[in-house]
Amino acid sequence: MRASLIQIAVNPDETVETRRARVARLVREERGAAELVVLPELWTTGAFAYEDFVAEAEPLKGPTYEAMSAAARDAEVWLHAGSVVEAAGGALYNTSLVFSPDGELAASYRKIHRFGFDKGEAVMMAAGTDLVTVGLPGLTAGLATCYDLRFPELFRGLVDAGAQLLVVPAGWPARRLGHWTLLARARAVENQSYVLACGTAGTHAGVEQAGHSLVVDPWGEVLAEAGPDEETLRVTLDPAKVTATREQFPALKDRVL
Ligand SMILES: O=C(O)CCC(=O)C(=O)O
Repeated sequence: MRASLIQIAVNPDETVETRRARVARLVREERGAAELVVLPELWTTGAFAYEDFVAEAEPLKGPTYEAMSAAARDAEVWLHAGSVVEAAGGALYNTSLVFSPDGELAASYRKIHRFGFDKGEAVMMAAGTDLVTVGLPGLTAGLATCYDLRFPELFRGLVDAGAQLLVVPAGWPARRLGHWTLLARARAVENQSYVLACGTAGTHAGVEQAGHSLVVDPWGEVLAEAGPDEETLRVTLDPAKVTATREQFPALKDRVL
């Protein structure tokens, strides 16, 4: 399966509407080049633009849903459209959306671990409760978002639910870049799964973003890594590599707890 990760630059000099249209064009450009396209966390507002969360919140089927559904259909790709600030039942959620190539919503995932300790997302957003997997061509994907990367038990749950590919949209800060690459590789190695970790570039709300989106194979090798700026990574994922890794080095079978 060919996959493209589009590392979007999120800067305050671009409006959300302009960025939404620009990202939809970037997705359409992957037509014929990929079966799966992945976008980062909260690329509309920026993951740290807390002051914009209420104003930019959308119902699940809001403007980002509509634009990304149409882009997936036009590009004929599975689209992990990153996440949006979802308004539902009087609460906000950091919700990821996955579309099938006919533009239908195949899965949505509300981020379980909210970032910010006693401020920002951690206090403004409600936590998701459900682990989510989705069947893609040849591989089952498990969904996680940004700060979730620090919680290995979530990923074990996804593997138990059948995941072979872990998709992690993020808005990870540059000052913790070392943790980002280390944790992405660790999640791949310990779960013998592909990891597609797609972050943002640019600087918003005064927080420089790490960029450095990366794709890690089930043996922990980095297949592709972006630089700090906006960039599209293109890789080919082989489902047989997951099976072979798990058969030849069956550590997952030795779990005791
Ligand atoms: O865990 C981190 O260092 C960054 C997490 C984060 O930025 C987020 O979840 O939005």
